[in-house]
Amino acid sequence: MTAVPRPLPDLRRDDRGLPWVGRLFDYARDPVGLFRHHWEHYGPVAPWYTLGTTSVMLLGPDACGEALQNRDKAFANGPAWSQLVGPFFHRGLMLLDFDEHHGHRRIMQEAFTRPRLESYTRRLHPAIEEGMAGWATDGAFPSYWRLKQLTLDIAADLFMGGAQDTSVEEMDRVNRAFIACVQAAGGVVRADVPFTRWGRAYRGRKVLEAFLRHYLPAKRSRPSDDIFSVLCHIETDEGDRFTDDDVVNHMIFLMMAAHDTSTITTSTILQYLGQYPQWQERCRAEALALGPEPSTAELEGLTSLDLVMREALRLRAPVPVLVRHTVKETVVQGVRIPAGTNAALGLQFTHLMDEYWTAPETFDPERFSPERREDRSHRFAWEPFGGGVHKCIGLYFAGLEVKAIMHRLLRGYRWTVDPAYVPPLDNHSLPFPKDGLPISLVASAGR
Ligand code: HEM
Repeated sequence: MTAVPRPLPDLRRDDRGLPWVGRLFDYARDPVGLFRHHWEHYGPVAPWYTLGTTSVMLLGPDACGEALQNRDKAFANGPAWSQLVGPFFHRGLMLLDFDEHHGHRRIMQEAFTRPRLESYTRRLHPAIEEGMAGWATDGAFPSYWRLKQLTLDIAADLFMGGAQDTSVEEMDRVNRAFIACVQAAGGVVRADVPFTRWGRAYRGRKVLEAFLRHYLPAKRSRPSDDIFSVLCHIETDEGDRFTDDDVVNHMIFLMMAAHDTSTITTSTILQYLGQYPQWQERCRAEALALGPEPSTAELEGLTSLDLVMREALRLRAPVPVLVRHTVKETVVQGVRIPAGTNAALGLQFTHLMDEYWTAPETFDPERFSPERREDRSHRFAWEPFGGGVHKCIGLYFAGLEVKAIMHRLLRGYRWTVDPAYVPPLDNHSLPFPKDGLPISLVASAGR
């Protein structure tokens, strides 16, 4: 006999928050605290009120896992993410659904095969070396902002293949346009209004489209090993390829997906290695054992750095919440969710649950070691890259980029961070340290 699904619990008056915005400001202040409160009061499928509607929070690995697996195809990405990130990432892979998503994902998979990853790795090293060349090491080093610039520089080379016709000033304008699109998610005014985050993002999207369309004919005519050119030329065994519009839409989304996430991960690693010098030394010893431009396989073999990266992704998931929208009624953990409901999947909350992790707030990379494997406490206990059909297509690339940056930093520099330092996070869109995550960075002797 199957149990009759329960209705969504009623939202208590105290939990409604402010008119229309609901508890959005509480989320911005302390997302995990808000999610924990709802978990304790309502369980894994909790109501919450925000931006004028009652949505659900899916909390814990069982509820998140059900939505990610999406067996009855009730959860859609496009209508959920486009409400949050706005129209600026129009028709990016993450915003497509069902058969259309499947078709595009099969083509894009060709851009992330092993031989492609190896050729991206070869391009990564000189781009990183050039990006770090001007790093001054006197005084407090705002690591987050420097890494953000570095990952933008890397993207200009690896994604664009350089932009030969574009002046430095114009490239600056493109970078600003791109950042405006990324920051739109946190906008309260959700329309094309001047001087608002959304207003800037509308103009930003136009700048990016014009920029990419300018280079498209050249990319189509001459294959090269940057991602822009790769997207122009890949096809499936059945001969399916991307149209010009697809290439532009996917490029804008890919650069966004690759940029802030890798920056957040690398800066989190810098913070913890600065606070835990024994781990910094352990990672440095492995980096020094390799040459200056390690291969894909050698980067993958940096085992201590790999443990640290996993722990950084657990403690500060660059995408702390995923969103979905139900296109039909469904049941999660025995609770009925009506069609037309927005859902927030609390990945970061799961990463900090006592039920699945020992001392979850503590930096302890060994929890991922073969002897402990705490991430196996539940299939969906550790999901910084999501799961199911939308699982991050760039996760191996991300690992290589982060490790290649860290490899060079560990060989060339030493740094410290006050053990008591806690970064003040801005949680309006992806979580970033508002103070730029200052570290004391010094160049190693003889680098
Ligand atoms: C540490 C870095 C990264 C993290 C934490 C991360 C996280 C995620 C997550 C959680 C999703 C799932 C979204 C959902 O289910 O709604 C996702 C999707 C995606 N990511 Fe990443 N990402 C990272 C780096 C990258 C990089 C470097 C690229 C590209 C080079 C990339 C490209 C994508 C794409 C295209 C999707 C959409 C996949 C689909 O819908 O089929 N990501 N990412």
